[in-house]
Amino acid sequence: MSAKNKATPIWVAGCMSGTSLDGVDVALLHTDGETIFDFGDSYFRAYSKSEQALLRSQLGLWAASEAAVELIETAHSEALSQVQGFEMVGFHGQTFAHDPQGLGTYQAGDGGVLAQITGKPVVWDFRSNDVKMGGQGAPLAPFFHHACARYIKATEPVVFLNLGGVGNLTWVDPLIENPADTGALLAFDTGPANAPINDLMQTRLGKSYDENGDLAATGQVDAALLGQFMRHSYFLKMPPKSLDRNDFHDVLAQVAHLNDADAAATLTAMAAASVAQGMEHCPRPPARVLVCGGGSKNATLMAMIAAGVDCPVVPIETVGLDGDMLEAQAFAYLAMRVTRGLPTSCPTTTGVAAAIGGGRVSRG
Ligand SMILES: Nc1ncnc2c1ncn2[C@@H]1O[C@H](COP(=O)(O)OP(=O)(O)OP(=O)(O)O)[C@@H](O)[C@H]1O
Ligand SMILES: CC(=O)N[C@H]1[C@@H]2OC[C@@H](O2)[C@@H](O)[C@@H]1O[C@H](C)C(=O)O
Repeated sequence: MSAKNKATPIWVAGCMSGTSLDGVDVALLHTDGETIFDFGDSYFRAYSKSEQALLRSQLGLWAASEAAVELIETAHSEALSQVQGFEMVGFHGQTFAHDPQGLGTYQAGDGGVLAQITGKPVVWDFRSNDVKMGGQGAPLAPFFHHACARYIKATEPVVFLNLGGVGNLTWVDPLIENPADTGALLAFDTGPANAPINDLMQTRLGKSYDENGDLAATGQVDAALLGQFMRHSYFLKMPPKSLDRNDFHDVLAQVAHLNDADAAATLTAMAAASVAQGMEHCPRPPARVLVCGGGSKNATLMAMIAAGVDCPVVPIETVGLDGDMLEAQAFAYLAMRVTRGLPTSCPTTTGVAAAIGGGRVSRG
């Protein structure tokens, strides 16, 4: 990247409330928007069961209720109050609906309100400009993944695999200095990851998720259903491509006749098979797959993914990064890029015609 437009690194607090609806992650990052200089404190503010139910009731809506928006803003300000020493905030908000080729993309929560509460500049609304310019608006973490690959001094292509509610994969060539340059990145959503498993656990057992994949480990995968799932048109699309949390919601109906363990095993196998299929798009084989997001703690899912991929699949902690906070850190990094007018997406990450930035800045 050009040396002529250098900036002084600052501490930025990135906030993410992801599609699994488990809570708000806040993480501090010391960055100039190009290089990661240091990682700082982080905090997780969980949503209570009733808060989760409120958020769940808003999925698919293009205008969330006042109560839901207030919950998102309050939860974020509570989370931010637990970390100190930041000069700016990157606020993703809560995605309730995502239809980039149709109605657009909707992240609830007003950055202006958070700016008032924190007294700091808040960068927010990261996705809508990309969608407006013809992109998918997601995934946006890939530019940060590129910075992470350089931070860990990777010398060979590497894949970052996020297993959140939805799965997303970024292939990075760390030897290309500028993430927006041709050949540096390829990124896309792989398919459903934890969302259907969580929904199954919630509706059948009143639990938030399948701890460690223990239930799935005791079940049998329904091979016919898995085969049917992999014939979904999403898997025929070439990347970049992105998903709404509930795009694959019908898989729950498909496993309705299976017992709990077989249903969990089959949904877990679907998540793993989507990753294996996604890996076929890698421009060159990566040296390894670094897994982040809560799904990295699901041993059954991790084993199924490893069985379907030709290179080592390891938790991102193996290289010293924090898989629980990577997305929050990503929005700290992207916030800094926004304030510097640097791009946050490019044709190979969101399908936008040319590398562009986005985001809005609200001042406290
Ligand atoms: N110990 C565990 N065992 C199994 N699964 C787990 C465990 N811990 C977390 N998870 C899963 O990971 C999910 C949280 O993942 P994460 O925080 O990465 O998602 P997110 O950021 O909300 O989603 P997205 O990346 O799609 O926005 C939980 O809802 C659960 O499904
Ligand atoms: C529209 C939206 O919020 N998408 C999320 C979701 O969660 C995972 C996957 O789907 C990814 O595309 C994205 O989040 C990450 C942080 C991203 O933009 O990189």
